[in-house]
Amino acid sequence: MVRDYSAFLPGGIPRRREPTALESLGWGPVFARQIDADALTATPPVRVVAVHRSGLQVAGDGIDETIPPGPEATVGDWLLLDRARPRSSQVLERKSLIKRRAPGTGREVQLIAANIDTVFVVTSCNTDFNIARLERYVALAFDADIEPVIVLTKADLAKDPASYVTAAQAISERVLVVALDARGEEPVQALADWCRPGRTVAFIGSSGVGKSTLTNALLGAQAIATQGIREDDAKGRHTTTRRELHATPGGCLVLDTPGMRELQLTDAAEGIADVFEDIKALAADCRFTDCQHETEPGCAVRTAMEDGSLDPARITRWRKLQAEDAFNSASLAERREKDRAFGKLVRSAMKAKSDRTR
Ligand SMILES: Nc1nc2c(ncn2[C@@H]2O[C@H](COP(=O)(O)OP(=O)(O)OP(=O)(O)O)[C@@H](O)[C@H]2O)c(=O)[nH]1
Ligand SMILES: [Zn+2]
Repeated sequence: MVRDYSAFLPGGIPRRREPTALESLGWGPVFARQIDADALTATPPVRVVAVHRSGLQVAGDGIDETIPPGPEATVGDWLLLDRARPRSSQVLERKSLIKRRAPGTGREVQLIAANIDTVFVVTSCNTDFNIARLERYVALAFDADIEPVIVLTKADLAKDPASYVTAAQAISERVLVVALDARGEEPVQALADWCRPGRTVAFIGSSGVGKSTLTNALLGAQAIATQGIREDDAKGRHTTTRRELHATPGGCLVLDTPGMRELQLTDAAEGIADVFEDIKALAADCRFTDCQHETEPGCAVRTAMEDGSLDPARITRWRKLQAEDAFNSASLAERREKDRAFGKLVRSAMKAKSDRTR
């Protein structure tokens, strides 16, 4: 058989066409499928590239403007821009959505970012490394329908970076782990598989693990612009206040949002189940289908713990994560119920009023 290797020779690869303005912003078939040609002209698609207090900064084909807050949208969202009534612009169905429990006691759900393809879960090869936190972030990514990749920074400072990689790899078979020095050129090479043109990536992790360093590494020369927007908070610390998408020289979009630092799970049961699918697989062999893996006879999970094939600490972390999620989600459900009841009350009061005035 004669093989044609010409595509592998210099000049043999057909030049890919340049991406369109929308493709450069991450546009693709998932979104195109949602609209017809008429809608495309009447209400051009725009991506929310930044969220400011004054509104949403949107970009599209020849469009770059700020529209007033109104659409239930977050950074990364695609809108069909209604020029006459920008507040009523339609939000296109998302590929993925990161949400969290809002800080404070209200337990509202806050939209953090939409249409992210890969989330880099960042921690360092030092005391920041915490399996429970990594599991939480991975669960969050799974639940949001985003591919997580664990990035271990400060490998250059660690005596034994490989031990961190091994520990991180044990979280889930479905997650790749990369250890690197976030400074310099290394991230561009090490993360190239995920940072492809038209893809959107984000970094998540605690303060000081190197998220800004990684972002700047990917952005290259444009990094200066992002560094300028650091402000002092009330306590005099430097905090990241930006919340926007930046394009890398290679055409990948990088999201930078302070909301990605600490995330409480809410409504993330499926994501948790995905991370702990090893436990689920074991539980399928328990004698009782509703086994709590505590004192029940014929418990396969306990057997695995006893013979050393399952780390008991992993079970504890799984339970804690489930409890946290259940607590946050239950409150949310109660809240929705209350809202419904209140809406009903208002409607019946209005009806009573209109009946009286008739
Ligand atoms: N030696 C070494 N230093 C690193 C590495 N990654 C980050 N640093 C340093 O760690 C410090 C914190 O890094 P940042 O990138 O600001 O961390 P961050 O995650 O963005 O922090 P916040 O903005 O507070 O969330 C900086 O001084 C970096 O230069 C690394 O891989 N190796
Ligand atoms: Zn059991």
